Amino acid sequence: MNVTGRRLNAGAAEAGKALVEVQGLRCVFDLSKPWLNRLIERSARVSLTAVDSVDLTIKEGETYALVGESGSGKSTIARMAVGLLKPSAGTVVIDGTDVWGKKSMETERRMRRKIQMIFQDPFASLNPRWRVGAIIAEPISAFGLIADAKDRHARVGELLSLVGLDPRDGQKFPHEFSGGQRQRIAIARALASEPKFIVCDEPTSALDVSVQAQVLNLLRDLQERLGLTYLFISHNLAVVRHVATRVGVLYLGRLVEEAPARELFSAPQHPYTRMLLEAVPDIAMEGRERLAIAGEIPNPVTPPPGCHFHPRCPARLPQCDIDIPLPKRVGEAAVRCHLFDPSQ
Ligand SMILES: Nc1ncnc2c1ncn2[C@@H]1O[C@H](COP(=O)(O)OP(=O)(O)OP(=O)(O)O)[C@@H](O)[C@H]1O
Repeated sequence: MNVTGRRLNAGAAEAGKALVEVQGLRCVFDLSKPWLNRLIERSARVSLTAVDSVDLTIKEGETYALVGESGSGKSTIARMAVGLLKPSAGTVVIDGTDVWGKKSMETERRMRRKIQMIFQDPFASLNPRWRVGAIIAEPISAFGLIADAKDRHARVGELLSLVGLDPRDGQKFPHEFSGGQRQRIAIARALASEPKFIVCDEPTSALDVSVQAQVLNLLRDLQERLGLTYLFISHNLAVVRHVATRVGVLYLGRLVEEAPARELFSAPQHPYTRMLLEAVPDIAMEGRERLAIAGEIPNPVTPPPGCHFHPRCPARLPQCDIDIPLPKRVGEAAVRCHLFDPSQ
C-alpha cells in the first residue's frame, strides 16, 4: 500500500461512524464426552473458552486486523461476526442490526447482504462444477438484486472487470484459473451482494508471495472505490502492517492490546505484542529492548489463571498469575497488562 492511500484510509476511518460493534463476545466449546461415557468413566465435563469477553469497534472504511498465534480465536470471532457461529454470550451489531438478535426475515436478508466473507482457500470456497459466471451471479439472484438474466450477465462481467479479470472469464470453470485469479473470483462473488462489511480470513496465506501483494492491493483499491470496511484476519504481521488501520492482538481468546496500526507497530505495549513483532525480521525494534520470551502457547482447555500470558512473560509481577488485567485506555489504544502504566 502506498503511503498516500494509507493516509486517505486512516482519515476516512477517523471520520467514519462505528459500523461493527462487538461487546462481551464469548465462545465456549463443549468438548465433553456423551453423558453415558462420562457416567461410566466418572469423568467431568470439559470445555474450551475460545473467545473471552472481547469488545471491539470497527469504523466505516477501516481495516481492523486481528492478529495472534494459531488457536488464539481469530477465526472464531470472524465466524460469530458474520453469523456463522452463535456466541455463548455477547453481541455483534452491524450497521445497527444485532446479528444474533430476533428480527424479521426481511431485516435478516438485508443484513446478510451487507456482510460477506473471503476465505483462505479460494478453491475450496468455489463450487468446481459451476461456471465462474454462475458462481458470481448466485448471490445476485439469491438476494433478488437483478431479475433480468441479460442485466445479471452484464453485472457479472462488470464484477469480473472490477477484480481485474476478463468479463469473458465467466464462461470458464474455477480449475482453469491460478490461485490468485481464483481469489479474485471469490472477491467478485463477495462483492456481488453489494456488501458494506467484508471479513477477510487469511485471504492471501494460500497464495505465492508474488501474488499476495497483488491481491492485497486489489482489496485496498476496492475499499477506496466502494467504501468497504474490512475485518482482516492474519497471523502474518508484515501483511497486517501493509493493510491495517487498526490492530487487535489476541492471546488465548482475550484481546490483550488494541491500537491504531501505526502506533502498535511503532510502540507495542503488551509483552506479547512485542514478542509477535520480534518474530518478524523486517520490523525494526530500534530503541526497544528485545524481550527474550520463550515457551509454547498453553493448552486452551486449562489456560493459566490471571493473565493467560504470565508463564511466558519475563517481566511478570506477583499479581499476574492471580488477577485478570482489565483494559487500560490511552487515547485510541487499550492494553490489558498489569505492567502497563497509562500515565507514562
Ligand atoms: N468447532 C470447534 N470445536 C472445538 N474447539 C474449537 C472449534 N473451533 C475452534 N476451536 C478451538 O478454539 C480455539 C480458537 O480457534 P480459532 O480457529 O478461532 O483460532 P485461530 O486464531 O483462528 O487459529 P488459526 O490461525 O490456526 O486459524 C482453538 O483452541 C481451537 O482448537
